[in-house]
This record gives sequence, structure tokens and C-alpha cells, in this order.
Amino acid sequence: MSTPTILERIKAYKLDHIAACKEAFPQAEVEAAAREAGSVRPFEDALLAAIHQGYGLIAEIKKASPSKGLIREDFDPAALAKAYEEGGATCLSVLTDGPSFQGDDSYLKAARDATSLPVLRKDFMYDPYQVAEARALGADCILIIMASVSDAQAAELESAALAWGMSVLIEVHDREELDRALTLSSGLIGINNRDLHSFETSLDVTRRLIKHVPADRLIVSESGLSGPRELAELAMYGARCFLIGESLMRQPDVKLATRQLLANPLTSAHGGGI
Ligand SMILES: O=C(O)c1ccccc1NCC(=O)[C@H](O)[C@H](O)COP(=O)(O)O
Repeated sequence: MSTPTILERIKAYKLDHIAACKEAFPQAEVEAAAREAGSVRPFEDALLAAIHQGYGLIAEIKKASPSKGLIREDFDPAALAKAYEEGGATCLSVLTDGPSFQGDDSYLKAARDATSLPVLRKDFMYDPYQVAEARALGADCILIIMASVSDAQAAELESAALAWGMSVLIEVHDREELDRALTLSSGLIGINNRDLHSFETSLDVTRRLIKHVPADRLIVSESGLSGPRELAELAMYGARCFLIGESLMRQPDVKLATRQLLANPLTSAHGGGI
């Protein structure tokens, strides 16, 4: 038997974790908490508005990763969220997975309470229970990783999120996943430059897949992005939205780094769309 990849290992412990959570907090209780969570902040609409003036940035609060280990020692989710907001980020992404990312549900709440930005719960979703849980925490968007779910699971997760009024970011890494994603209704397609089985990361993934995404979907290029030049280069291919974690988390001044990243966006006046 071959060694499981990181994504397969994450899925295995996550399914155990979901079963344990369901024992401890029955679905009806979590749904009641989700109904009390207050209004949803418009995640997809915020990105659509942002790209009229520049780039849409989903700035990620990420303490550690399986590929890099600890990324940021001085880690205060509320302060980081504020720095991102003041630096001009459009939305936040908060990793809530503990075992692989040193994340925590409380980080999402802290980050969201500290800003007015819409927030993505960045986690590995397999069950509508987690969607209700995400809403109960205050999340405005969930992630569906096509590499880790069946078509039926993806549709079930999407419809649960839409029923809660949330946005859905559907993440793909190859053509087959993209074709499957396009059978769903969400307008947000994340092209992950990182292969979640091997960790190999290349911006060629965005360059290759972007031309197969219909114009009515909003593309978010994710992972391995580190500077304005890279954003401008992908903007030439038609990407206007970016999800960035590690390179911003490694900056001593997160607000300044965010501001500098967004300062001179490539606009249509420069041309665009190769
Ligand atoms: O970041 C990882 O090493 C990783 C490994 C396995 C599954 C998921 C992983 N990351 C989750 C993400 O999607 C990224 O945090 C996100 O796209 C930001 O990427 P980056 O800017 O490279 O931190």
C-alpha cells in the first residue's frame, strides 16, 4: 500500500474529528448557534467590487503549514486581521485546522470581530455539519477542495453554504477538477497553484487553467504568490483576485507589506488578458 499523501492524511483525521464533534455538539445545537451568528458579510461581492479599482485580495491568517512548519511566531489573529484591513485587503482567510496548520476556530472569531471584512473559513470540508459550524463561528465563505471530495459531496456542501447565505470558493488544481467545479453554481473558482498531495507549487497552474474558466466566474489565484510583479504577471493572464498567506505572514510589518502589494495594480488600461 502506498504512503498516504498529506491531503489523504488530513481527510482521515478530519473525518474522525467531525464524528467526535457531532457526538459532543449535536447538529441541531450547531445549527441553532449558526442562526444566532448575525448577518453574513458579502464575500464574493466584496471581491467583485474590488476588481473595479485594483485587485481583490484574500489575505490569509496562517500560523504554520505542513510544507513549511511554523511560519509566524508572533501570532495575534486580531492584530493581523486589522493590519490586513488597514493595508487594503478585501477579505480574510483564516485557517482553523489545528493538527496541520496550528489553526483554531477561535482565530476566526477573533479576526472577524476585529474588522469589518468578510471571512473565509479555511479548512477541509466534508460534511454540511462543518458548514453550519463555520457559520456559527461567523464565517462568510467556505472552501470546497475538489481534490478531496466527490461530486456529490461538493454539491451537498455548496447547497448547505448557499442555504446559510454564505459564499463558496471552489478550489481546483487541474483541468478535470475544473470541469467538475463548473457543474456547481458558485461564481468563485480558486485555482490552487499548490498540489496538495505533493506540495509542488507553480504559477503555471494558473497560467494553464485560467483560459478554461468561463467569463461568468471570478478566478482567485491561490498559493505561492509573493510580490506585485507576480500579481501583475498573472493579471496579464486575466487573474484579478489572489489568495495569499505565507509571504505576507513572514513580513514584520503586515500592513505595509499588504499596502505595497496592492499599490500599483495592473489595470485594463495597461492591457490584460493574454
Ligand atoms: O500550505 C500548505 O502547505 C498546504 C498543504 C496542504 C494542504 C493545504 C495547504 N495550504 C492551504 C492553502 O490553500 C494555502 O494556505 C493558501 O492557498 C495560501 O498559500 P500561500 O500563500 O502559499 O501560503
